[in-house]
Amino acid sequence: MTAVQLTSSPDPQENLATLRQLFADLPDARPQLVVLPEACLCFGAGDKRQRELAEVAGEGPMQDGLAALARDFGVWLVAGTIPLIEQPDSDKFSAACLVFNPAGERVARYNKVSMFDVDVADNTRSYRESAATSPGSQVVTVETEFGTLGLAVCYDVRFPELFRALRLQGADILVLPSAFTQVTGKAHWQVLTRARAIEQQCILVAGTQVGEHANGRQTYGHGLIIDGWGEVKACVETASPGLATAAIDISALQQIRRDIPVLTHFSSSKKVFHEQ
Ligand SMILES: O=C(O)CNC(=O)[C@H](CS)NC(=O)CCC(=O)C(=O)O
Repeated sequence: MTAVQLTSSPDPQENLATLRQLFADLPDARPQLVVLPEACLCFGAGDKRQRELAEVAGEGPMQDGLAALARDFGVWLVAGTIPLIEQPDSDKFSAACLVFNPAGERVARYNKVSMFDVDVADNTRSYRESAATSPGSQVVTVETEFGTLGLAVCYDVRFPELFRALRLQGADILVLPSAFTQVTGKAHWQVLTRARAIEQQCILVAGTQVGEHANGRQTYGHGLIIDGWGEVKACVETASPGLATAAIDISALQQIRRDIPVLTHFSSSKKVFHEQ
């Protein structure tokens, strides 16, 4: 498994070229899961630019470029997020996380649910994601030959309810394309990602944005892979593009889930909460 860290620019073709260079260092093992960051092909250009670049599902140079990467390198690609529109004249776009199989076929789409309408004490100060993005409302899992993926994006990590829904829907590996702010990341990133892995007894793989972007935004990085026991198995420690890779034994999840049967206990405790 591989988490990819980027300092994405506003130019999709430039970012695709960077990805192609980084992928030369992917581990040889196949199947291989590769998770890109949020806004992987266009970051820091503003909402208007993102809307201009936005593609209708199934066609366009960003989707073609991502499909080609999956196919050329023979990997399962969780393609961070890109802006997708429902119709050519739509006002708002979805922050869509697409999953491509090693043949380059698109097998799933998750639209980011949790909108980052948040004030942060950094140089941006006020993030209003919902101004240009329409939120999704579906819980999306994807079956692969190495386990079931559960899809979530960045700010979603603060909502454990979504992750419980993913686990109940069969997730083994939580994938989390992200672009955490430097300020909130420093304080919360590792605790939140480890907590989601521990409480859902799933592996978690998070691709990340890092460094300073075209609009001066600063992202936290620390792309990482966490096992189902909550241990960080790999993390990009540098504030530059790179890969975090780890070979993780999925079968270890079964033992953890048998030993600490939180889902079984959840079904009985849930009844109590509802009666209150
Ligand atoms: O805007 C773009 O181009 C790409 N999208 C993002 O960067 C998103 C929405 S602004 N960022 C987050 O969700 C940060 C969450 C976060 O930092 C936290 O929960 O603390």
